[in-house]
Amino acid sequence: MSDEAQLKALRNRIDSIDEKILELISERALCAQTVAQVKQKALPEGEKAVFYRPEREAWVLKHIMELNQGPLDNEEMARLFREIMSACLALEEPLKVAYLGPEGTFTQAAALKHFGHSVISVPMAAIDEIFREVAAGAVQFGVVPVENSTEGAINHTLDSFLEHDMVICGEVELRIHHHLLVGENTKTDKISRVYSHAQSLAQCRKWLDAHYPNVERVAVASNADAAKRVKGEWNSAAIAGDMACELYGLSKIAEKIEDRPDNSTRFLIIGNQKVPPTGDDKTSVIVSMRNKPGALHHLLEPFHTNGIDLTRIETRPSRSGKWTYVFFIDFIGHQHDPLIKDVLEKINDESVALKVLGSYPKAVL
Ligand SMILES: O=C(O)C(=O)C[C@]1(C(=O)O)C=C[C@@H](O)C=C1
Repeated sequence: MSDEAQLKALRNRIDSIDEKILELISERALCAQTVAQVKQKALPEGEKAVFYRPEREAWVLKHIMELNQGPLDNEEMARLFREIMSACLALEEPLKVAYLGPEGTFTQAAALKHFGHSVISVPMAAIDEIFREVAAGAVQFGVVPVENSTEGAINHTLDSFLEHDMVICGEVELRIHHHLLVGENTKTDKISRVYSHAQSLAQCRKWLDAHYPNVERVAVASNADAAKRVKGEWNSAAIAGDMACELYGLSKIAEKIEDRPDNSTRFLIIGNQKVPPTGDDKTSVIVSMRNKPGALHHLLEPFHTNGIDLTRIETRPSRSGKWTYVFFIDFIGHQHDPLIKDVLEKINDESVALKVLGSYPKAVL
């Protein structure tokens, strides 16, 4: 067979596979629509069903990854199914998700990675506004950054948890790659100013010291905001990611300039919905302790004696008294697991206050 004939035969095969995929995706979407009807039917008149089910989504994605035999890798395959589920959920109920804007931020990328592209993503100007928007019911969920592997905790987010009653329903981790971006009119040999979010400037500190030691570093509200600013200026550059670069039509003069190649940010999904156990969960709590010797030791002891994995502990001023602190603790397990229930009871006895922020599936993607 000639190369041309072989190509034609292969394309015919791809066409018929696509037709089958189309049929199967449509069948799946119809199923999801029926699931929505069943969920609604089970409830009394006037009560609204919960369509988004993070525990089920985590299971579906993991199941696909277990079954996958290649040649596409697990992450790639799960991403495709992530989008199919996102579209199916949008048929049941279009979700509105608030994120730290403007468009093109890493938080938007995290929202789309977690929920897929069929959600309506709504940009907010500040972290606190995301909490307020969710609390007011204007959106069902919010996405907020909580920690970066290079720079540590995002204190605005932690402090917002002290002020709002919010449930954590999920987490998402994003590899953060920063680029040095310029606009069409930028004179690249005359750059005298670099805009970015303070966290991103910090994540690229060594690179900037080595390549642009005398350039002014200007912290702005977000990386996307930085990208927007350089468009109209001839002597400035921005540090931002791929989404902002594309959205604002900039070009990269240096790629992946973050000081640590494994630079990642963890984001939390906040809402009002408690998530049932999946068998592979995390729980986040806030604990405030009496200011006495050994307080932290007493707090951590039940985790140690029960062999529970702590994944993070962060301290913040409590805001209710000078030199008093609260601890943000993340650990493996679900608040409904009998062992975790026991531990939480012990901690409750030892502490001034214990607030469970939520149990949620560990990030799959
Ligand atoms: O299983 C459900 O409850 C569904 O609504 C179906 C489905 C899916 O497409 O697989 C869609 C949305 C939910 O968040 C979880 C799963």
